[in-house]
Amino acid sequence: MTRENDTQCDLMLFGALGDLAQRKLFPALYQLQRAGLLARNSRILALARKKLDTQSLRQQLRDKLSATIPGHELEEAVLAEFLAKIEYLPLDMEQPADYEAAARWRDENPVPLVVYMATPPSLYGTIAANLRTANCTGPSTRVVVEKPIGHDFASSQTINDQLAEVFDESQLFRIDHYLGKETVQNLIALRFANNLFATQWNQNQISHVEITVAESVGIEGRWGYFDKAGQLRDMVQNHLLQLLCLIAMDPPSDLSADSIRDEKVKVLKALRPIMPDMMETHLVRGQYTAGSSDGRSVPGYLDEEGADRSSHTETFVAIKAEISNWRWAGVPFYIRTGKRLPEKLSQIIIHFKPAPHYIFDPDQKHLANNKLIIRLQPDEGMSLQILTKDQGLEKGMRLREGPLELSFSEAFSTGRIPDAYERLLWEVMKGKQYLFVRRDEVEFAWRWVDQVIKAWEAHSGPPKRYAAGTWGPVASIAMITRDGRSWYEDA
Ligand SMILES: NC(=O)C1=CN([C@@H]2O[C@H](COP(=O)(O)OP(=O)(O)OC[C@H]3O[C@@H](n4cnc5c(N)ncnc54)[C@H](OP(=O)(O)O)[C@@H]3O)[C@@H](O)[C@H]2O)C=CC1
Ligand SMILES: O=C1O[C@H](COP(=O)(O)O)[C@@H](O)[C@H](O)[C@H]1O
Repeated sequence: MTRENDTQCDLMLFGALGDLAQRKLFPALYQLQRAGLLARNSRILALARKKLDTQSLRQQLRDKLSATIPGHELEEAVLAEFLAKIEYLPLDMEQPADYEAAARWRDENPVPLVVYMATPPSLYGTIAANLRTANCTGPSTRVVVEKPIGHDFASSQTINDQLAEVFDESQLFRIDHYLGKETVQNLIALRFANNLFATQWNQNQISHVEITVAESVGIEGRWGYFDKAGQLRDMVQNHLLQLLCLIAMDPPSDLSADSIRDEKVKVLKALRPIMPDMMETHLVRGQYTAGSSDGRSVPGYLDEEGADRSSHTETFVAIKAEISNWRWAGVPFYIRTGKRLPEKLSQIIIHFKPAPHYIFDPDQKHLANNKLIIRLQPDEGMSLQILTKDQGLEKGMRLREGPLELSFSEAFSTGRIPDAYERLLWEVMKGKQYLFVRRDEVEFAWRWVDQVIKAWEAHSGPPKRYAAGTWGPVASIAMITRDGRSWYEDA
């Protein structure tokens, strides 16, 4: 059933023919239509440079959605109703005059407007200014911008300033699509709905934390973008630091956007800078060479389409991050992310300290300490690794490791888990900002990342090589082994 009053709005989608819009946004909007969450009279204006008419775009989308949405989710009546909402307008986003037609479209239906900028970030300010000149904006306008906001602190400030000239912070929805993932939101539920963990969640009980976001894909034809960014800017500055914040933040006083964001910002401000003399112990950069992925041979990074063979851009990064506050003093957060790793896997592992006094067989002391494994994707779920008594008379008081397991798909019959973009688009339509990133979060994350980059540019050599299909350079194993620990790879 459509909740008309909640979500009545029109959507202007800039960059409608681009990769993100085609691969993620239109499918997400279709799913919202299918779930009855798009208001009956809401409309979508698709904007991009190419000369195309509305019928051609609708046909193109029909073909694409039919090919990509699973058969049992593809409903002809829903698809027809969805496509009927969409109109196409060719425009050059840098030409103010091109916005007049958009303004006419807008005038036909005075409901709140959502503007989604699925474009290069360098265009955000221009689009905002041109929309204002064309009288397309107002207090009820909400603006969604994609990551990355800039490529460093200074450029993110420029973009944020340009947006702030036209829109209030309460109108800006900065996307980090990891915040829209079901299991990422579950971190908030896990931590703040369960008293069980509240007293355990600090340096008294936790020895270290691991955050792994592994991708099996390479750069997927995005050399032009990726080589200027690298894995640190593309993944750590946003997704991994957001995950780290959700694990490390203090309890917010309520679920409002600002309460949550205030706590996340405190964590970002407390991140210990990685100084040049810490390069050897706290940072590993890698770049993949030829190898295999999903059973087939794949080229190395420097042989990807469009590659500059002298590039030193990292496709893998591992960092030992530290948070300078009472809760986390002495607890390293080992984070790693890379392309062309053996599988797509995102997980967080909370390693608890051993029991303070050990009374069991000394030869079993090596058995693992408690671990909370949070699987973000795929196979979303959690597992608490505990020690129990081994069964059987002859076993005496022998211990054995075992999981308390919660697989979301097995435990909850909720059907499909919505894609992150479905949830985020739905939250924008409702005007709820808590899953979006505030300006100061972006900027403090950049300050820390800038500092890491400055240190490595001055003091570290080229990235270390790793073969596609492996878990990154051996140096990343050495980084954690040096501390007497190892990466948890029991996927
Ligand atoms: N693709 C992804 O998976 C992800 C993307 N992002 C971010 O989303 C944004 C969009 O990315 P993506 O879709 O991959 O980029 P693409 O380059 O595929 O798409 C950009 C779109 O913007 C249009 N465009 C660019 N300049 C102009 C202009 N002057 N006038 C009119 N149209 C213009 C392009 O049109 P034309 O085809 O004519 O050039 C195209 O439709 C970027 O900020 C990216 O960093 C974030 C996370 C993931
Ligand atoms: O933002 C990005 O994320 C994707 C990984 O997202 P996931 O949801 O598939 O885990 C990454 O491949 C891309 O390089 C980056 O820009």
